[in-house]
Amino acid sequence: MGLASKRKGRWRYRCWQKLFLALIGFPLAAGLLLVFVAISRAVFIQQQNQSVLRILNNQVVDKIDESQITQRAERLAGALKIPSVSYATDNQEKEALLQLHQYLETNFPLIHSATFIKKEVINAYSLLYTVEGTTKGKLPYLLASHLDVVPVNPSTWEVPPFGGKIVNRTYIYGRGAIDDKAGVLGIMEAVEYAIQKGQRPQRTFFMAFGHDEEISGKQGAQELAKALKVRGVDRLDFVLDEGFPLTKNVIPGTDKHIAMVGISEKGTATLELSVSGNPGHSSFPPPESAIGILAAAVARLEENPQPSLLGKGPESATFKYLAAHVSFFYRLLYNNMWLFSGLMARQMEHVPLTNAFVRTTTAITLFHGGIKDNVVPPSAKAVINHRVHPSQTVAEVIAYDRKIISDPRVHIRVKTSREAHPISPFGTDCIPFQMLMMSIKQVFTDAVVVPAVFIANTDTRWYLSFTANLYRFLPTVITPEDVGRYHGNNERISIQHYHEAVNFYYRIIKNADMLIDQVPASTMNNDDEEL
Ligand SMILES: CCCCCCCC/C=C\CCCCCCCC(=O)NCC(=O)O
Ligand SMILES: [Zn+2]
Ligand SMILES: [Zn+2]
Repeated sequence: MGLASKRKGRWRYRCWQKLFLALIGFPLAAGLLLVFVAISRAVFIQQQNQSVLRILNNQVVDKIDESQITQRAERLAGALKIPSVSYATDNQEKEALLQLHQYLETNFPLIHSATFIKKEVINAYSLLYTVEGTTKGKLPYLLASHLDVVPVNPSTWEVPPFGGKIVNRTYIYGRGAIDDKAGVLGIMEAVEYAIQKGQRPQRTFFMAFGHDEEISGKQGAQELAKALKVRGVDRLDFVLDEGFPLTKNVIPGTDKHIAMVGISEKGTATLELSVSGNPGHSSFPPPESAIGILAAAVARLEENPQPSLLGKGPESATFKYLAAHVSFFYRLLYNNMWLFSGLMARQMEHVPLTNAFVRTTTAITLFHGGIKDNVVPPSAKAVINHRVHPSQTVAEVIAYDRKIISDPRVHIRVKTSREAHPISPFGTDCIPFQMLMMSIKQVFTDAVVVPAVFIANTDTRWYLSFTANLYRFLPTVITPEDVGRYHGNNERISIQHYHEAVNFYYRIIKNADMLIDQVPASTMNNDDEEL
């Protein structure tokens, strides 16, 4: 064989070798590397997760005596006697808010005298407590609740709404019992209890109590968030605010307690619809009045709800998590939403509470028109309050409304709007979520914890820039018959459930400390030791 053909042969061999490496060798190596990285990561996460579970399982819920449980109930009842009502923007019972500040100061003496707790009044009516932990340099967390309540119509209540009545030694009645004074007082009780036991938390945390959550949080939580930034806090490990209570016998297919933790929150779009007319004598009216045109428009919106999005947003994770805990029939449905979401939506949309999971909701909340019995109305106005499903944008919601109204005489003005919140992590590698889940299970031992989209709104919107880990959960139990008490008549919480709420917040503080080694470093300014 000649030298030239030998070279040619070698060259051909190298070409094949390169081709082999390019087509098979490199992709194979890259694939193996990826598999290796994925396995290592899974093993790491599992180990980390197991260490979280090991740490948290090591805990026992404290037993306290009956008289202390009663005292706590009485303290909550006392707070319910203070009518800290938010009626509308710039219309609040501000004296009552100040009275509530004083009430907290008098009833939680250990918190207010502890050298490691700083209380600040923010924007005159909101409260920010900094509980300075013993370990510096770790990311702090924030427990939020709100001081204000929605108005009442006392004539439709069976007990005085601001009477703070304890009925049959079982229920504490009053506006704010669940929304959200059980949150404020529950957190305070947990901290007071820890101090009483001689404990000082290792981790720094904030208790942030806004004073206008029911009317947007702009003066309260927004200012609390700004105050944190001014103090050098721009990152938090997690935020825990009000959210769903645990439910029993609400989710079909199980009779266990279901704890739906809000990992996202619906957006809002509040629209003002208006129609202008020509005023005139009512004895010779036009065929259509401003009121009639507007009434027809809002009726069309009610008759044509926004499209079903069931299974397209975070609620698919809710049902995936639930699937393992429900009867065979429901497991089949919940595990196969790609097939059954239509069927499920048709069932769920008949009940207002479950309909809220299916779609963007449409509530006609105000309607004004007319000026006198015998005058053709010069104008009419209505307000539509949408709660926007995370899989839809505000613009899409409004475009749908326009299409349904389909009447150029109806003018649409956007009063306020906000997109749905991003989805917070809830996987096995998310330590704050796992910690929250374990804390719930320690207090509500049979509870199934599932991620969910929160269907209403909270002050968490103001803390979105501090952390991805925002969770909405109210540690109390609600039955189907109690759901209507939210913003409704005869709001109440049972003494037992309130006791569990206090226990839960105490567990959060203890468990957050147990995990201190796994908490990232803080950007918080730790130079200022003065408290
Ligand atoms: C598969 C779906 C099952 C649904 C079960 C959910 C049961 C939850 C029970 C009650 C929910 C009530 C939420 C009330 C939110 C209160 C917060 C608030 O008032 N925010 C202000 C606002 O949104 O305007
Ligand atoms: Zn609330
Ligand atoms: Zn509310």
